Amino acid sequence: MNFYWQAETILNKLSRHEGTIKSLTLGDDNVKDKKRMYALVCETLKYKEVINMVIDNSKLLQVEKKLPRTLALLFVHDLLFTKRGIQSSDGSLKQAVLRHQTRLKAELVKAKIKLNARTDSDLVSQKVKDAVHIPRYVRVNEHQTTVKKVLDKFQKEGYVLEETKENLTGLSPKTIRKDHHLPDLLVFPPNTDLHDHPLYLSGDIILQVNRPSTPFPFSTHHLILTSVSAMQDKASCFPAHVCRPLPHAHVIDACAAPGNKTSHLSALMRNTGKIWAFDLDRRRLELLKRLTGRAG
Ligand SMILES: C[S@@+](CC[C@H](N)C(=O)[O-])C[C@H]1O[C@@H](n2cnc3c(N)ncnc32)[C@H](O)[C@@H]1O
Repeated sequence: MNFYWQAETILNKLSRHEGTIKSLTLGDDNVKDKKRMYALVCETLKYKEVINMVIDNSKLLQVEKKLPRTLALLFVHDLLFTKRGIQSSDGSLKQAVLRHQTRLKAELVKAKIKLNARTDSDLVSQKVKDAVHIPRYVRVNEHQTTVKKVLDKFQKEGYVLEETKENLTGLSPKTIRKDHHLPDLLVFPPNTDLHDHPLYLSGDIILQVNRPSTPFPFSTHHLILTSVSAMQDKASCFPAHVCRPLPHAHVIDACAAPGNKTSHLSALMRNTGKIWAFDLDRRRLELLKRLTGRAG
C-alpha cells in the first residue's frame, strides 16, 4: 500500500481509538518503513490543529472533492513542515495538493500572524508540548533479568546513572534514573527510542505504553484487571503493584492485550499461580501471546 494511504489508515484508526501510535506504526509488521511512518504520524498530529485551519481557510477540500481530509492533513504537513516536501510518486491526489501550494503557504503565514507564532514550534498547542516532555518509562522484566543488570548494560553503552528524584524536569540526553516510586521502573529522557534495543527485543525491558487500569480486587488471591484506553505513561505500571497478587494467586486480566500488565503481574507473582488473560480482539490477543511469550 502507498505510504501516505497507509498513514491515512493509521490516523483514522487512532481517531477511532483502535490502537496506539506505537502499536499501529512501530508494532505493525505490515508497515515497511516504521520509523518514517512513526515520525510522519506524530508530526502530523502535533500540527493537526493548524493544518486543519490552513486546509479550511484555503478551501482545498471544497475544490478538490476527491481528496479525503486525513490524506490532505498528511500531504499538507509534508508540504508545509518538511524540507523534503511530499515524498510520493506522482499520484493525482498529490497533484491536487500541489496545485494549491501557493495558497496553502500563504494561509500558513496568516495562521502564524493570527496565533502570534514566530516559529513552527510556536504553533504546537501547550497540551501537545507538555506530552512531548513526558519521560520515557521502561519497566525491567524481572522474569528474565534484574534492575542492576539492566542499569549495568546501559551504563556500558554510555548512559549516565543519575540520582533518583521525584522532579523529572530537564532530563539530559543519555541519562537514566531509577523511578522514585516503583522499584522495577527506569526513567529515560523524553524521545529516547529503544525499539531497536537488544534488551527490548529480548523481552528484558518493556516500554510502557498504557494508561492506568482500574483494579478491582475480589480478595488477595483473586483479581480482575481492566484497562481500555492507551497513552504513554508511568501510571500503567501501578495497577499490578497495587493489586500485587500473592504467589500462587489466580488472576483475571479482562482487557489484556497487548499484555503489559499480564506480564507485569506474572513477574510480581514470580511466575507462579495462574493468570487468565482475555481480549475482545483476536489479532491483539495474538500480539499478547507473542509479547508475553517473549517476556518469559
Ligand atoms: C488499552 S488496551 C489494554 C492494555 C493492557 N491492559 C496492557 O496492560 O497491555 C485495551 C484492550 O481492551 C480490549 N477490550 C475492549 N473491550 C473489551 C471487552 N469488552 N472485552 C475484552 N476486551 C476488551 C481491547 O481489544 C484492547 O486490546
